[in-house]
Amino acid sequence: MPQPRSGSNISSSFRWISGYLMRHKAVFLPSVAALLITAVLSLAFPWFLKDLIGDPADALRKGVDPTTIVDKINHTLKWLMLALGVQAFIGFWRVQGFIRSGESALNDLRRDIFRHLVRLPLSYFQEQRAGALSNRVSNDLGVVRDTLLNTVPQFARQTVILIGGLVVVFYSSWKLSVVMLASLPIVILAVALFGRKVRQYSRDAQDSLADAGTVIEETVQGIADVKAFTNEDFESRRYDRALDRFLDVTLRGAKIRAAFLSFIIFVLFGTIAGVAWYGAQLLAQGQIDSRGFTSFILFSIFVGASLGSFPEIISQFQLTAGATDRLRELTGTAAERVDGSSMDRMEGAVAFHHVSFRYPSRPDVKVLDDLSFSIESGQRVAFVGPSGAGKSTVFSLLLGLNNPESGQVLFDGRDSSTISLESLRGNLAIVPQEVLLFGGSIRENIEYGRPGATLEEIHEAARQANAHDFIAKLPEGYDTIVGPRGTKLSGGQRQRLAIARAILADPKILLLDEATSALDAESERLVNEALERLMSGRTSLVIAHRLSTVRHADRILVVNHGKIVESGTHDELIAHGGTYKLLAETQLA
Ligand SMILES: Nc1ncnc2c1ncn2[C@@H]1O[C@H](COP(=O)(O)OP(=O)(O)OP(=O)(O)O)[C@@H](O)[C@H]1O
Repeated sequence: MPQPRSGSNISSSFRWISGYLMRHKAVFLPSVAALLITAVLSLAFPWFLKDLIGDPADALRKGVDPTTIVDKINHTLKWLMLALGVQAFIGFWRVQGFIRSGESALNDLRRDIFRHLVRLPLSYFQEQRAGALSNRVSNDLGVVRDTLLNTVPQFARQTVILIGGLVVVFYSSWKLSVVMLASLPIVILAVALFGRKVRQYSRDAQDSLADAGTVIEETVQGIADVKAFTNEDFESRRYDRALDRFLDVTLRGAKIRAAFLSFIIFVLFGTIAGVAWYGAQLLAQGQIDSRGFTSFILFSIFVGASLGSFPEIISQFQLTAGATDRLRELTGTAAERVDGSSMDRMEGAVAFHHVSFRYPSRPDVKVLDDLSFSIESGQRVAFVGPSGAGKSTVFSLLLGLNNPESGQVLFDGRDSSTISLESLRGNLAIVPQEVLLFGGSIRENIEYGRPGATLEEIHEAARQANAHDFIAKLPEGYDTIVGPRGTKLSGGQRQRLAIARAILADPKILLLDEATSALDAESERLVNEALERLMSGRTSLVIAHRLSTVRHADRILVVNHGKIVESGTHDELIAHGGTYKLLAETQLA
């Protein structure tokens, strides 16, 4: 897990978040004002309480008539109840206002992060563990949310109580105040000493909890494989280990946290006890009256409680600074390029011109090595080659998911880096080996090829893809929910949906990564027929795994170690007796 950068800075983190809050200032600023008012009003409680407790004692000592004292008590209670009522009323609006502006600001933040996330280059995702990124982002957003909705209001309230309380405390008796404040350096020292350790542990605990979350995510994503390999226990143990690590870090942190809290509580209450003892002496000597003494004790308790809450508040602020640092790092990572001119409809000619490429994560391996080929518009070309030869990498360069280290990828003779990614990808469609369907309906899944397509167009695409009949037979037809990742459909059905999606996209150039898994004869016939319709009239590049596909190709390019080693038709290459012949005999079904 990335740690917050050493320069993690609470104030810059809050400036960033306040930028989002200020978008909702019409609600946020009044809520802050209401918060400050309720914080000041919360001091009314000890204020009037001291009158209730202290005044009668002083009055009795001075021999005031009890009915006058009772009248005064009733009067004080009225004011106290009024202050509590106003505080409750404003508090009602304040809480709602804070939640409304805070959650709206958080939604803006979530939206911005997601928008940026989907625009990050593929390489960014390939460098992360599958679940780690989403877990990290949701954890960090959770911390920010906690802070905005709970810690910030608490901080404002406690600050007002601390300052207001101290003023009253000094006003009540400066002598007692000095005694009380003498304990302050000990508290500050303890906060400085323990605070850093506590923060480090809570950050580690958060990170290890996120790791445990990643295990859940990875397991759920690959649940079919987990079951197929009967690895339920293996995954449970993996999760157990992650939880054990979390508990271990948490418990180590808990020791320090517990010591810290006990120490603070002892010092705080010890101080109050000491001050009360000293105050009682001053009272006995007549140096202060009951009212002043009560006032001092009540406000000291408030000040003490408020002081005691600051270590937690500061540690939450530190966590937030770390979380926002990571979120800002993400939003600061360069997104995919948005330059290049648009190209509405390509002719469909594709070429690689001396292209070399390495994956940034494995700079020692040249995956494509001075690769050149050229495909005319409307041609059907099959790529064959051993596993790891670089075939899928060719596709990823065509899609602009990765960029060549040297050489050029050309569309209609134009360097792809001069074409905007949007129009580049708009002219291409891919039918992948593993079809990824979304949890929505069949209709939505086909529409994914061209968002906004009409129902009629979707039906037509499904017909062409030989999918309409099986869809129509489902009880809910096109509204059938396909289940997460399309698990409710057969392999052949999923492929036909992917074909329908590509037909709807109507690309000029088609990239087809043929499925390796065998289908039954009928399903295969339906898929092949659909593919024929899809490929006709388009430039088609096929990573081929079937003999029937290569036989129908205009040309076969044999890729090995990132180079084209042979090129020709099936018959020519068999006659040549080289790599292709070997592959055809061993790998093509
Ligand atoms: N994201 C990546 N990061 C680092 N290396 C990668 C990445 N993707 C692929 N490779 C490596 O690049 C090489 C070519 O992979 P590629 O997927 O293009 O091969 P392929 O010919 O499509 O293989 P297959 O037929 O098995 O799918 C392999 O050695 C692979 O390990």
